[in-house]
Amino acid sequence: MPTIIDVQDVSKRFGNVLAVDHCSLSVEKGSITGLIGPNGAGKTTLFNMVAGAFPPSSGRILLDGEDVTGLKAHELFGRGLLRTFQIAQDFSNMTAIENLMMVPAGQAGENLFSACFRRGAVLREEAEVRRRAEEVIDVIRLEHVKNERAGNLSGGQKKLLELGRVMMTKPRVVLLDEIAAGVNRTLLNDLAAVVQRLNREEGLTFFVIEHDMDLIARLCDPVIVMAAGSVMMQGPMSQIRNDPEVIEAYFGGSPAVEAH
Ligand SMILES: Nc1ncnc2c1ncn2[C@@H]1O[C@H](COP(=O)(O)OP(=O)(O)OP(=O)(O)O)[C@@H](O)[C@H]1O
Repeated sequence: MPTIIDVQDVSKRFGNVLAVDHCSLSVEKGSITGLIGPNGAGKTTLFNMVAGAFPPSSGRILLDGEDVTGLKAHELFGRGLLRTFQIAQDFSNMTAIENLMMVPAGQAGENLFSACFRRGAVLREEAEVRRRAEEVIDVIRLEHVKNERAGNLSGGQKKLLELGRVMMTKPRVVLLDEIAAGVNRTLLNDLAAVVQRLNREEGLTFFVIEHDMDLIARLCDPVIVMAAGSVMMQGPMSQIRNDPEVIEAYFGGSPAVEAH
């Protein structure tokens, strides 16, 4: 399968800590790829660079074959890469359904000129957006709270709403931070099902940081293991779970990151 994210020899230094150390990895189009590793392994730092939060100290990041190293999050969004779960504070006063309706990229109403000169088209598009939002709210199983303020939803419901926003924007690749954190089992099953559905039915690629190994085993193939800032191993979870080196990295008490 072709590669969609290609991390080439990327490093990130914070003072004397080498958080990511000449790391190379790739994510295949159409996969749900997991990223695991002990605390301090460099997963979040790597994600931050891929998502455009800050640039690497060295190395290159390609998106669909194009060099996107150092591009900002909004520029990457324009190229179809989106990171979640980080619900925007600004939207917490809006209802769940309004949150979905805010999202569509290229919505004609966003453009002042088209708003003035193509009012009919804008209205048609708004109706289309509402129709899609109603469809999405059903898929993410938040129909019963669609008129609640997003700020009042539970942690798991907020994550479902975020996935709904993903469905509205139709990106090509989604970076997910910790699906399971703070989410009860029932909602977690819903979340996993929505991720799988988006992957299978809409062809979205997911790159997922997760500490819940059962969830990783259920959702992700392949799984990439990071330790001390670079990739230690990659493969299906069944293989990774039993690998002595991986077990040692998690439980062996070896220092996760060495200052260089
Ligand atoms: N902004 C920063 N300034 C200084 N050091 C940092 C910064 N961000 C991360 N680090 C250090 O870089 C190393 C890697 O951290 P990172 O958060 O990427 O690991 P992680 O694998 O995501 O860990 P966890 O699973 O605990 O979230 C750690 O030693 C961390 O203390």
